Amino acid sequence: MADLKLSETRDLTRIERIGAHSHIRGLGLDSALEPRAVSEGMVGQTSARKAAGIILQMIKEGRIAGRAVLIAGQPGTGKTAIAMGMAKSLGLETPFAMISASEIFSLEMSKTEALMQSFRKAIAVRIKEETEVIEGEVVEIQIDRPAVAGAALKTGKLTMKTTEMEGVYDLGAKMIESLGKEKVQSGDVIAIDKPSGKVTKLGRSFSRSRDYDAIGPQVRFVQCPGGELQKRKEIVHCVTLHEIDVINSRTQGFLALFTGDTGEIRAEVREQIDTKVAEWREEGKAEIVPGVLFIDEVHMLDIECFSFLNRALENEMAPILAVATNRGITTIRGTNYKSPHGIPIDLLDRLLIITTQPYTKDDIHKILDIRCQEEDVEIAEEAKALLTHIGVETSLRYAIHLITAAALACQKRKGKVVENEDITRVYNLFLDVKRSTQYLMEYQEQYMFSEASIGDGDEDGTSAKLP
Ligand SMILES: Nc1ncnc2c1ncn2[C@@H]1O[C@H](COP(=O)(O)OP(=O)(O)OP(=O)(O)O)[C@@H](O)[C@H]1O
Repeated sequence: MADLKLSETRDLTRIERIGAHSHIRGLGLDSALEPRAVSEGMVGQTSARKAAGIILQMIKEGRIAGRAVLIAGQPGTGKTAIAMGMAKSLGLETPFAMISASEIFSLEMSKTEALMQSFRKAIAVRIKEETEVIEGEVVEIQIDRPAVAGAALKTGKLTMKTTEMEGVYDLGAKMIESLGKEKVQSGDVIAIDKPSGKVTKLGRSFSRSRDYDAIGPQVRFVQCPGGELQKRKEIVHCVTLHEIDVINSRTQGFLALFTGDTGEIRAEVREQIDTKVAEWREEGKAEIVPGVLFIDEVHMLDIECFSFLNRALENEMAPILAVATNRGITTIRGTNYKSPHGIPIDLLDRLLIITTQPYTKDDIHKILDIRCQEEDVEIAEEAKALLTHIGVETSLRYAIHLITAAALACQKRKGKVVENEDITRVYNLFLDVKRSTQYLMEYQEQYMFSEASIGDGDEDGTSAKLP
């Protein structure tokens, strides 16, 4: 473990999803952390957004570890939306890991291992490295052909310049190959990492912009660099502890990050990594960036997981933990005890609680308006009012779901703008929870194993109570 393997895998952890929350671009707060009425896709829910903003500030300052927040509220009141808003407001360098509690119950690894991996996905390490680079515009590449083919290794010369100086470097076979692979030609601005010999093409020099007729649209023009050809540069890698764990724990290394097939990581590997990272911190080579771990539907965790969380929050490298639930007073999984939100009191006591409130008609109207824009659906004012009414009477989620369906109905009748008739059509095609329950009540004898009173054991919390 003398050298930990690191790699730039940032792209893997930040995949933007298009879906229920794609319209959320932040928390919609101003610089004084006051919520704007409608901003960054966020509507209403002002006190919860403001509270989330304060938490965000704590995270950005980066010195607080092991705090936890609970976002509690009725179904569809924007708990996940607020968490997404927090994620979007954090810079790219602060990790945000998001899981739904039920995801940790898998056959491949224990629940606590899955939780541990999620925790470590939410902690990043910024590692600073100084390296020598040669950076400049290529003036000429000259490759000496050996007299007899294959008789000797290729050699050559590379002439590079900055705005102030010019230098000639001898090329060995390896460098010739790297330059060839990158298709480097004179007029390109390149950087060569001296220790590894890695060649990076930065673009084409502006001075050559008129030389070529056949320059494709992808060509990036850059200025010829100034100053010395050879420079010391500070390079910052930002990786999560989980990525370091995976890369160091298996023979297939980082490929496991693509497949998600990471398996269990041995405790010794983690210990060694933690020791190494602590060493780097002492030497000033690395910094810890605690991020956010968001666990949605947290009531799905069981008592073992809750005690794990209690302990994990005490670690000095713990991220900020945000959890959300729509449950009231209910049984803690794995016990016969009831507790608020299905969370044990000792953990609950550590949480700062943010509550979300049901939406007003006006809020629902604005959210539906934003969703129509997001889904690129043109809708008549009257139809939007009808959809808002449906949202108030049923649920915001149901109304949001009807948007695309109504747009398809509109397309089918060759219309351009969604009208009342399209909304009515899809309203009759797709039932909401209330109507579906009514139907069940009417025809329950014809269903199998039907019992008149549905218990409180439903897992998504959306079922309406029967009379
Ligand atoms: N304040 C808001 N501004 C804009 N969109 C919102 C807002 N609140 C909720 N939404 C949108 O409404 C839908 C439902 O909200 P969300 O999924 O966040 O609810 P939830 O409280 O997490 O519900 P559940 O308890 O059922 O998980 C989502 O598409 C979400 O993006």
